[in-house]
Amino acid sequence: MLPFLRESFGNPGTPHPSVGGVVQRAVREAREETAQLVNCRPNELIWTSGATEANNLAILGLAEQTPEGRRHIVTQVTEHSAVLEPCRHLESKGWEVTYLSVDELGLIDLQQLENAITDATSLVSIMWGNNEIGTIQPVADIARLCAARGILFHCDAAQAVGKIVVDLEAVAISMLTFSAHKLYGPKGVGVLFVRDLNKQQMISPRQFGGGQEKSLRAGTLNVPCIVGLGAACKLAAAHQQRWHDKVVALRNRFESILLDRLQHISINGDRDNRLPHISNIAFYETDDEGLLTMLPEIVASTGSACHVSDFAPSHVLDALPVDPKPTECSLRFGFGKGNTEQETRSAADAICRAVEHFRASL
Ligand SMILES: Cc1ncc(COP(=O)(O)O)c(C=O)c1O
Repeated sequence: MLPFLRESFGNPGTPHPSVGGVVQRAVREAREETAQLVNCRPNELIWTSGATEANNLAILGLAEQTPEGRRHIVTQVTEHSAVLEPCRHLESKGWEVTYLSVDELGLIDLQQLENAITDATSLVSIMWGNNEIGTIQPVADIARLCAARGILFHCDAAQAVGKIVVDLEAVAISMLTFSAHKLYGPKGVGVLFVRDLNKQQMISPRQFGGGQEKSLRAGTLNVPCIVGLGAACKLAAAHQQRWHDKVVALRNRFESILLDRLQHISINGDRDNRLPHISNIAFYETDDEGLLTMLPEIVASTGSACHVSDFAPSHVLDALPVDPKPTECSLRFGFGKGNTEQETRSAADAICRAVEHFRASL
């Protein structure tokens, strides 16, 4: 990224070969690296400022050109707010939105999805893996079902890309979104994949101007961040499996220490079918906010880290049909390639002591 912050200030839109050329090449290369990670064509990608913008462009951009009789979307209750909020916005404009419920593991029911689809349905939007509990949805089955019914399928893969295999050749997703900062890239850049972008007009733009990104997302490109996203994708493509295995081993070690030492705890989400980096644990007979304040050395969270108010009760945990509800007593831990075994053990130890202390004080 540094050369594009320090020396190469050219605008990729400029026709001047020595000013624009180097920048154009860098953006082209980043597009190829990004496309390679998810196995799509470079010209199917639109740069955005992140997954929020990409989700909004996918959902609202599609809505803009959907005819009157097809104003129905199917999504799920545990989506990120970057999908739920555009859907709610459309509801306020007269659209109908079906929010599928999830089971105790956080999974949607395919039969329920099939039943929810009507002649008016234009879009199904279901995320790849949940950002709070990590549950991975059966995206290949959802894609097949949508294709068979002639309905577009949008998938928020912000938490999945770079962590597990996301292969757009293998899975017939119509639109997919992700963000650089979830795969060790810079914040403030992301991407929207639109299948066969050159052949069909699936979406309308949300912002208008200089015609960048095939006129679907006008504005001068954020070149340093785009270059950073490309580099992050290239590294992820090369090291994903190794990072995955390391992170899973650390997370499993962490969870086994907690499960061995503490009573009345449970792992939220689908333990066997989870994103590698997420561990969301209910510590019954404690309080999530209280525990967090007892653990200042640990960067954990009670809900979605992307929310402005971090202490908002989690709509994801609240949606799980389990008794007792884990909503007020759960913490979400994230693991990354830079974490160590030592950190994992000392974090688990500090958490055990905090939980025991909390319970003893009741
Ligand atoms: C599943 C999911 N979707 C969307 C977003 C929003 O992404 P961004 O911060 O790039 O706008 C996030 C952020 O954490 C996320 O986890």
